[in-house]
Amino acid sequence: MTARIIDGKAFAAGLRARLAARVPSFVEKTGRAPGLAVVLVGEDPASQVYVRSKHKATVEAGMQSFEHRLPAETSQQALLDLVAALNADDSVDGILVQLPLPPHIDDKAVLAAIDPAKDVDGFHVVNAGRLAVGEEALVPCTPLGSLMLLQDALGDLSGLHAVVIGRSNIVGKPMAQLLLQQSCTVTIAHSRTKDLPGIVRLADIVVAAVGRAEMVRGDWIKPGATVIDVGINRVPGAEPGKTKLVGDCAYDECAAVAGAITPVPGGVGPMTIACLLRNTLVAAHRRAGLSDPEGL
Ligand SMILES: NC(=O)C1=CN([C@@H]2O[C@H](COP(=O)(O)OP(=O)(O)OC[C@H]3O[C@@H](n4cnc5c(N)ncnc54)[C@H](OP(=O)(O)O)[C@@H]3O)[C@@H](O)[C@H]2O)C=CC1
Ligand SMILES: Nc1nc(=O)c2c([nH]1)NC[C@@H]1CN(c3ccc(C(=O)N[C@@H](CCC(=O)O)C(=O)O)cc3)C=[N+]21
Ligand SMILES: [Mg+2]
Repeated sequence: MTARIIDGKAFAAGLRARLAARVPSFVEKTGRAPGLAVVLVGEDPASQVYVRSKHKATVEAGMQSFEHRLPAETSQQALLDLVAALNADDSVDGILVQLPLPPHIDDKAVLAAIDPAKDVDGFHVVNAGRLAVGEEALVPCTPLGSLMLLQDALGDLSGLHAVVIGRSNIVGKPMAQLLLQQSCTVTIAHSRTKDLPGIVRLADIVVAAVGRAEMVRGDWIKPGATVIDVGINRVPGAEPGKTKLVGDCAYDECAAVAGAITPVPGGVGPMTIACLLRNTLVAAHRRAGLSDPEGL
């Protein structure tokens, strides 16, 4: 079998177009465009690339983009002051503080300072708690985008066994919550899991969110399973001095066994950015007292 390639880049482009189509009616009703503030502390090159693509996608969707670039030596208090100002700014519907933050800053304190209504990353404990108990929440973008791809590929997920590899608060845990909400049987694997290959072989759906290049091998995959590869790992390329991106799954091996698989790049990554804009539009509607935009 050769897996169908799940084209996250194309799906994300479609979602961004649907979002852009909703912006004019929001502007008409409120007199302003939805606004997203992105805060970057320091000069990490990978973070700079992400922040630039978020800015471009935000503007292309007809939304307002506010970029705040602060030096690496910014104090935690100065960052908290900026978050407080963004919380108070009515033209800002979404606030994203790019992670990782420099080591002298406590991410938890910063995430806790963001108004949950503007927490478009869905990282605030209030949103994590709402997701866990099934209340209306802002849902983390990478798991949300991964779920959209799964539903597009498989339709109803109910009864399927999903194995999520990784238990971080930003990917693995919320991914497991979303799959549970869809009535999957969910197994969460992590670095202490015994016989990971044997567990993964049980899965109808595998979500790999580990951060280890090509860890998941083809012979771990049940024939026909759907593989969502969240991993983004930069490794040495074919030519010296060059690098390339690979996922957490050994793509060629897994694609030979799976029913469907996301590539890296071009899979989950573009969905993360599209879902950030989706959450910004949703947050803007809720803050303006409008009902949620439908069909997104
Ligand atoms: N495509 C996208 O948009 C995004 C991609 N990513 C990528 O997804 C990956 C995961 O990110 P994130 O969740 O933040 O990473 P973390 O490092 O926070 O979490 C990694 C998880 O993997 C587990 N793990 C580590 N080693 C093993 C192992 N050998 N076997 C089984 N489990 C293991 C860890 O277990 P334990 O808890 O026991 O330590 C942990 O739960 C990274 O490659 C990251 O770059 C992240 C965000 C967005
Ligand atoms: N507060 C916060 N929120 C985040 O959502 C967040 C973050 N911090 N810190 C870093 C991670 C990582 N992340 C990605 C977003 C897009 C791609 C993406 O578009 N990837 C492209 C490739 C891009 C490239 O070539 O480098 C793809 O997979 O096709 C990847 C990774 C968001 N993150
Ligand atoms: Mg830190």
